[in-house]
Amino acid sequence: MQIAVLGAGSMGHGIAQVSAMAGHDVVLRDIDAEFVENGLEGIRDNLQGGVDRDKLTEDEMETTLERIEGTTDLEDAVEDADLVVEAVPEDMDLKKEVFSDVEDAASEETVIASNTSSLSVTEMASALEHPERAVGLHFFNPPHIMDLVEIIIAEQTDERTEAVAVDYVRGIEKEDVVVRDTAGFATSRLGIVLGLEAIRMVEQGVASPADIDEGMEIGYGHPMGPLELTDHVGLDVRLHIAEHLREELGERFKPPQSLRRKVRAGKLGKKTGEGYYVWEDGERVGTSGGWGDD
Ligand SMILES: NC(=O)c1ccc[n+]([C@@H]2O[C@H](COP(=O)([O-])OP(=O)(O)OC[C@H]3O[C@@H](n4cnc5c(N)ncnc54)[C@H](O)[C@@H]3O)[C@@H](O)[C@H]2O)c1
Repeated sequence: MQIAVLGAGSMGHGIAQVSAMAGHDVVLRDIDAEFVENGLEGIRDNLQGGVDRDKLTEDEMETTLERIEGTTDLEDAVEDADLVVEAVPEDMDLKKEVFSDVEDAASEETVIASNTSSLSVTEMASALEHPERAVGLHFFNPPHIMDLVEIIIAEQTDERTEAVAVDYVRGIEKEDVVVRDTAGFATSRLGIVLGLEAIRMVEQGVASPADIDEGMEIGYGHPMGPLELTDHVGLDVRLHIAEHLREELGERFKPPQSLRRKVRAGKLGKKTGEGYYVWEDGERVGTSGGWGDD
C-alpha cells in the first residue's frame, strides 16, 4: 500500500517506520523541513538500534529507509495514498482542518485515519464530505515497540474502511482491538480508572505508592504499577484525560485533589523530576510526600 503519515513527531515517525518495515511505501509529511528531517533521523536511530541488537540486518534497514520519503507538501504526500494516518497535535480544530485538506488532495478511495489518543473520531469525520472513510488508528508510544493498535470505529465508518484498517494493522504485525468511538476508547478509559483509584488510595494512606505498584506488578502481572505509569505518562496528561472523561462519562472520573495540587506545583512526574515518585536522570530514586524510601 501507499501510506501517508502526517506529522513527523513522537508518534508520526514511528508509524512511518512500522509501515515501511512491513513493505509499504511511505511519505512522511510535516509543516517544516527541519521537523521532517528530525522524524527521518528518529527512524534511522530506531533502525540502527535494531541492527545493533541483531533484530534487523543492515540490508533490511536500508530497504526500509528507501521506502520512506519525507516532504512538507501535503499534496505530494497524499495524492497517491491508499491510507493517510494523521499524527498532528491533539487539537480538534487542527485535526478537522487536516482531514478536510486531505480529502481535497487525495483520491476518493483513500482511507483517512487519526492517531488521536482521546478526541472524537466521529467529530473529525464530520469535517469530511465522505465521512464513511474515516477511522481511528490509536498507536501506542513508541509505535515500533508497542504491539497494540486500537481501531476506533466512528459513527460514520463503513465496512470497507474498517476492513482496510484491520488489514493494515495485521499487515504491520500489530495486534488490533476494535472499539466503538467513545471517550477514552477502551484502553485509556480502563487505565485511568486504575490510576485515579491508586492516587486516592495514596491520599487515604492505604499503602505507599511503591507498595501499591508492587501489588499490581507482582499480584496482577502488570509490567508497571499505576502510580509509576502516571509518573511516566505525565500527571498533566493524566489530569487532562480524567477531566475529559469526567465531562463525557461522569463523576467517577473526578480527578483526585493531590493530582490537581501536584500539577499546579509543576510536579508532572518523570519529566520534571517529581510526581508520585522522585526521579533523577530518568531513574526512580525515592517517593514523593513523606513515604520514606521505596
Ligand atoms: N505521544 C504519545 O504518547 C501518544 C500516544 C498515542 C497517541 N498520540 C497522539 O498522536 C498525535 C501526535 O502526538 P505526538 O506526541 O506525536 O505529537 P508531536 O508534537 O510529537 O508531533 C506532532 C507533529 O505534527 C506536526 N504538525 C503540526 N501541524 C501539522 C500539519 N498540519 N500537518 C503535518 N504535520 C503537522 C508538528 O510540527 C509535529 O512535528 C496526537 O493526536 C496524540 O494525542 C500520542
